Order: sequence, then C-alpha cells, then structure tokens
Amino acid sequence: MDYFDYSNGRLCAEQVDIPTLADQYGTPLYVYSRATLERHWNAFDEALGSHPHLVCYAVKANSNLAVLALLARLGSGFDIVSGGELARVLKAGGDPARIVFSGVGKTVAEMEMALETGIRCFNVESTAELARLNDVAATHGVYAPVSLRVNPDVDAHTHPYISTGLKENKFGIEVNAARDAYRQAADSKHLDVHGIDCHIGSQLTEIAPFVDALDRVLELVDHIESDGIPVSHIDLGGGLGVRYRDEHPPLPEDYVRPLMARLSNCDKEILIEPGRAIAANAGVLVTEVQYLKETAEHNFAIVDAAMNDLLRPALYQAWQDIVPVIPHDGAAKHWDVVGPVCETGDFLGKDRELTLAQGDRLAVRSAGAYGFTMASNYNSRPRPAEILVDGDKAYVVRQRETVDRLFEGESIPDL
Ligand SMILES: Cc1ncc(COP(=O)(O)O)c(C=O)c1O
Ligand SMILES: N[C@@H](CCCC[NH3+])C(=O)O
Repeated sequence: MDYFDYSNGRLCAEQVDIPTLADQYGTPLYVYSRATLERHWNAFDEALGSHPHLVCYAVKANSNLAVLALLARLGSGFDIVSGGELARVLKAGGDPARIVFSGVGKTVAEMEMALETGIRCFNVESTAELARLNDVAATHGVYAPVSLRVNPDVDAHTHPYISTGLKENKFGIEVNAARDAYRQAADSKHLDVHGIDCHIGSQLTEIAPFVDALDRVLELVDHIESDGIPVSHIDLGGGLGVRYRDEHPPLPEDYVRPLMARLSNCDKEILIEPGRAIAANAGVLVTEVQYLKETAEHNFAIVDAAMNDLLRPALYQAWQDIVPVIPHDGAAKHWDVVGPVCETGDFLGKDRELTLAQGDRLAVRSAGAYGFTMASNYNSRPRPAEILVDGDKAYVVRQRETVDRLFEGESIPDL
C-alpha cells in the first residue's frame, strides 16, 4: 500500500497535489512519500517482532539524504556497497554501528574509511577480499568485523540481470568453499568473525527461494560452528519484490514468517537488507508530454523523462505503470511512451492505453527504488529534482541539476 491517489481528479502524494508540484518545480520530477517509506520499513521491523534483529535498508535503492535521514530516525541499519554510500549514510545521521558493507570490489580506501568509521560488519565476498581486509586492518592495528556472504546456488526466479545467488554469478563465496573461507577468516589475526550473509537476488515474488537459501545457510552455520567458529548473526539479505503490474509478492510479514519459523530455536540476531520493498512504491516520476507522433506503425508519446532518468524499462524491459496526473476525457489510444534520448531502447512504457494531449503530465509509478540512483547524464541531460512529501508539505530534497553542473571538473587543455 502506498500514499499516491487521486483527489478531485488530480494525482496526489499524501495530501500534496502533484500537478502543482510539476508547475512549481518542473518535470521530470521524482516525488517520494514519507508515510509510504516509513510504513514499509516499519512493516519489516514489526514482522521480525521480538527476535533480536536489524533492518538494514539497502541504500542503493534510493540514497537521497532525506530518505536516509528519515529511515535513520526510525532506527534503521544500512546496507552499503561503496565509500560513497557510507559517506551518505553518515551525512544523513545513520549510526555507523548499524552499517553493513556488501559488494564484491571493496577498495583499500573504502576498507580504511569503513574501519575508521567503525561500521558494524563487512560482508566479505571472496577469500581475496578476506586477505586484503586482514592486511588493511593489520596496517591500522585494528580488527575488522566480518560476515561471509555465501552464494547458496539457489534460483531466485527473477530477471537474470538481478539474480545474484546462482553459482555462475559473481557474488558471494561458493557455498561449498565457504567452510574453508571461514577457517581462513578465523585464522586471520586481524579479522573477527561475526556473522554469515546471503543475498540471492532482487524483485523476488516467491518465498521458496528465500527458504531454500536459509536452509543452506543454516546447514553451513552448523558446520562452521562445529569447526569452533561461532557466528552471532545471520544476514538474510534483501530481495523481496513489489507489485509493478500483476505480481503478487508476499507482504513483509508473510515473507518473514516462514523464515522465522525455521529460526525459532536460533538465538542469533537476524539482519535483513530490503531496498526495493521499502522505496519502490514510495516514489513516482512525473513527466510531461512534449509531442504526440502518430505513425503508420506506432503512436509515440514523447515525454521529457528518458532512460537517463529512469533506466529500468530500457535495461530490464521492466514494466512500470504510467498514469495521467490529471485524467481527462477523450479517446484512448495505445501509446509508446518514449524519451528524447537518442536510443531506440529509450522508452518508459510500450503500448499503454492512455488518453493523451500535448502538455499532459504523466506519473511513472513505483519509481522510488532504482530510479534516481540509476540516473545518468547521458545525452548531457541534467538529472531531475527530487521532492519528499510529508502530509500536506513538500520539500525539495534535491534541486534539479543545472547544465553548468554537468561541466564541473572538466577542462579544455591548452593544446
Ligand atoms: C547485497 C545486497 N543487499 C540488498 C540488496 C537490496 O535488494 P532489494 O532492493 O531487492 O531488496 C541488494 C540488491 O539487490 C544487494 O545486492
Ligand atoms: N537495479 C535493479 C536491482 C538491482 C539490485 C542490486 N543488487 C532494479 O532496478 O531492478
């Protein structure tokens, strides 16, 4: 459930009128709902109940400082994948002791920054990374808290680009090699083994793969602990899907229940790393129809948002609902909603039945996750502004990028 709905024939975010926001701040424009973000985070937190747990929001889904700050105030932990994300979380007031650091390619500088900050744990993804982290910690005379991300070889039944838990994927340490990796970690003088971690993919709409992955992790925990290496937490990763079209992903409580049933006799702290399920349906991308172009083959609605603003349709052929901001009368037609970028793959939606006129505004739904964070400046397009709505108030949480900003850091050498 989210807080985007029509009131008097105009789309609103909570109690704020989206057409007015578009008039004030222009388009393309990302609009987020605080109540939706908080509701989703709380749903995970409450589902985990009294079992010791930490919901570590996956920052990559939506890393706007205002979004991170409001989750930090709820007591959220954070799953980060770069030094940049670490800096963002700290800037937003996140607690370093609630940060877990995932990612296959952590650099020495990123490790140093995280050690200095005193993060909760490194989710280590290879034995080479274990060795590097031990060296970096030794150089600084500290101990690095580690959890090994194991790749359980479970098919998440999701888009191949966002499946991460199969043995052919680059992520994690092969489940069969994990026991040896734990021995390496335990024998490393400057590493402290804290936990175990897995993340099998994103936009999962079934529970079975999560349960299979947990079973493999629990089997491994038995082996590791019988080797004399205790772990104090199990991190189940993120990945719970959302409804973009006609999917029926489980609610947070229905996703957590079967997992916790398996963990009823387990006193270890449970971490989860949801991103999309918290942020996706908490945001829309508002865009304006620039031209309507009807050809023999297709009707094109050329809008002012493009693949550089919202990449998911172009990258994954992802379907996101596109709705009018102010529905009006007229004959509906089938439109390909496309952007101005010079790529055939630049579309936001194809074959959408809409009643359109030039100048209409449209909202692309479920754009709060992997929307702005994947935006680029391709075609030298400044990135959109971002608005956070809270009840009847709207805050500009990122100004629209200016063309001047696009040249920052560039120079023309005196050749
Ligand atoms: C390690 C890790 N944790 C958490 C997430 C968040 O995933 P999602 O947004 O699907 O919940 C991701 C992205 O897939 C990830 O790579
Ligand atoms: N960016 C992807 C999800 C990737 C998850 C990253 N681990 C999407 O939009 O669906």
